Amino acid sequence: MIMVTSIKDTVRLNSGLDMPQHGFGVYLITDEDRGRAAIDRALESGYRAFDTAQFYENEALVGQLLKESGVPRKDLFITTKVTNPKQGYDSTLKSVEQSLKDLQIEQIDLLLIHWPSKKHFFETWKAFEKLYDEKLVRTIGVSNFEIHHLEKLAIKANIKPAVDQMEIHPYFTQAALRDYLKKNGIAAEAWSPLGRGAVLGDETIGKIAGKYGKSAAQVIIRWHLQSGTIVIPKSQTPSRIAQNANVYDFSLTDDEIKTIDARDRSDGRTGPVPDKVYEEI
Ligand SMILES: NC(=O)C1=CN([C@@H]2O[C@H](COP(=O)(O)OP(=O)(O)OC[C@H]3O[C@@H](n4cnc5c(N)ncnc54)[C@H](OP(=O)(O)O)[C@@H]3O)[C@@H](O)[C@H]2O)C=CC1
Ligand SMILES: O=C(O)C(=O)[C@@H](O)[C@H](O)C(=O)CO
Repeated sequence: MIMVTSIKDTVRLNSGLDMPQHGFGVYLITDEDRGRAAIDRALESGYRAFDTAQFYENEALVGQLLKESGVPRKDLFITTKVTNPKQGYDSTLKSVEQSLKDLQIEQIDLLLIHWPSKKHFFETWKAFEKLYDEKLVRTIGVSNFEIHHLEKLAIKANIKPAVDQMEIHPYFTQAALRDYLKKNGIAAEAWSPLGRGAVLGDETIGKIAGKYGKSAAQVIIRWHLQSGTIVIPKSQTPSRIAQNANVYDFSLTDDEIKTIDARDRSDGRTGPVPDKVYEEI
């Protein structure tokens, strides 16, 4: 069983960088007052890793709020993603320059290709390798890459992606992809780790939660952590943010992990299919 003891726990990436295993997702956090309340509560609750994206149109807000928080930059881990309309060699470089300005930082900790591109598949990665060589980003990775995308990337990549961020939760466990990533030394990171709320009413998970006096969200986050997955739950509700961070005073048994694994279902996906989301780009 994987030991997870604190929100400060990290995963060693294939680049040698240590990434917090439990971070905070900021999709849809765009209002300044609610955003400040959410990010302040996340920091108070121990979160130091933040997952944003050009597509979220909140890099400037997140950058500003993190700066105003007074938490030293060296203690934060900031991920952002290049959006598909900005993919391609020159356009990626330009867009990352803007992300750095918006986030008010000198270096991005983890830069991801948001979705696999049909048109600019290799060019975007070449730009990522240049950004890595120039130390403008500390680690490079991908998001929403399935096995066939990773195999294609390996043909021309000089640097292997450190992370693949994709939809994973109890109704969409992605066992085959996670197995492939493990064998290839790429860290798995779960987006929509709570299934965007869809898994929270699950009866089986509810029973496990009852046993520990925890919520379904806390049990699911614990399942991700004990499975070795990097996890970035999102909430704009301060009490839920604190609750989601409070998962280090109980441990699931191996049988409970297996029981949650078995909640996987064929129609469990809550987000877009990687090859269909941007048909033309
Ligand atoms: N790479 C990619 O393509 C993608 C990346 N992501 C990343 O992953 C992050 C998380 O995924 P996301 O899609 O936001 O979904 P999540 O699975 O994290 O679920 C978020 C939803 O669950 C609710 N929620 C959170 N905690 C609790 C709780 N304790 N009890 C009850 N409800 C709760 C939130 O409500 P409320 O906010 O109202 O509290 C919100 O509606 C994103 O913010 C983003 O950073 C997400 C999708 C795709
Ligand atoms: O949040 C993201 O990173 C996403 O890409 C998704 O939310 C996705 O684009 C989507 O579901 C939009 O409705």
